[in-house]
Amino acid sequence: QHIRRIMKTGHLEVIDKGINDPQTEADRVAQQHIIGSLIRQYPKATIIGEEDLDPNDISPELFSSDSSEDVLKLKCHEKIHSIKEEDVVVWVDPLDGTREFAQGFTDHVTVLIGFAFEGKPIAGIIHQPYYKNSESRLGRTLYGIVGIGTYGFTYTTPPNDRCIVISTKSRISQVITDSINAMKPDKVLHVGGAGYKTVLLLEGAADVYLYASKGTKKWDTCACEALVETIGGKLTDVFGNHMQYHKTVEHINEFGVLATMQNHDRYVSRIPISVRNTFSKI
Ligand SMILES: Nc1ncnc2c1ncn2[C@@H]1O[C@H](COP(=O)(O)O)[C@@H](OP(=O)(O)O)[C@H]1O
Ligand SMILES: [Mg+2]
Repeated sequence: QHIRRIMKTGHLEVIDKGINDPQTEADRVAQQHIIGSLIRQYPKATIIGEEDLDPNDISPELFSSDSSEDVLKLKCHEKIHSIKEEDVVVWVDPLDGTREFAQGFTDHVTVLIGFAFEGKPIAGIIHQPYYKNSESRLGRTLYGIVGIGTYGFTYTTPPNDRCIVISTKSRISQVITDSINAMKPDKVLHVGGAGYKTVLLLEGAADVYLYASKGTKKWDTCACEALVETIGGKLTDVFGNHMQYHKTVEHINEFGVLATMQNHDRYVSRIPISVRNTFSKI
């Protein structure tokens, strides 16, 4: 609701955090709303957000203590129940696809909240504030808990012999193009944001999410990995290794992103040596 409200004002107040890495007023307000509200309810959890903001410096109207009846009704198994609040790490991307948002591609915008325990994603939320772009409905929320299920969308297995690759819209380079071509794609889609790429994978509109470059961060991938893995897919780096989500981990994903719903190893093996060699890893 804050993202849509700020977009409507037409004053995005964009700041450059680095090359190709903008931050808008909507990123700032959405993060304060999410983290401020979570910290109040779960003070012992570790909560890490993309934007460098003081969570204590929040105006009271940004707090929310609402909870979802539907989520509270879900039956969790003992392993999840026994997790202590202080052992949970929450990775928050208040507005994924910021560049596309600032350019008016609002379909590409998502809000990502990933929950990790012992370094692994255990639950994830991907919210699309502009889903179907209706004025009356405030988007849609896809969420999942590993070992329990996914909600808010329906996954249908795509044809096994099809290869639609989805990759970055704003950060195309020779290495990105070479790696995509190596997947032998029938079609290539370029969209913004890790969240939106994952949504297209979850809906069966794409088969391989590939970004063969460092640059995404743990808040881009934690929620995405939780949802993908809950329905039997995989989200790893381009070498096929899982990212870690401990509170002390490096924020950056050094070795790119490769996510699929099926045939993951096949796609890992197609990454060419020339692309592998661009990463500082043997
Ligand atoms: N080289 C880079 N520098 C900064 N951020 C990068 C990056 N490569 C990827 N990202 C981040 O990864 C997310 C997905 O990128 P892309 O759309 O290009 O696939 C974006 O998240 P945000 O939009 O939340 O900043 C983007 O910032
Ligand atoms: Mg992001």
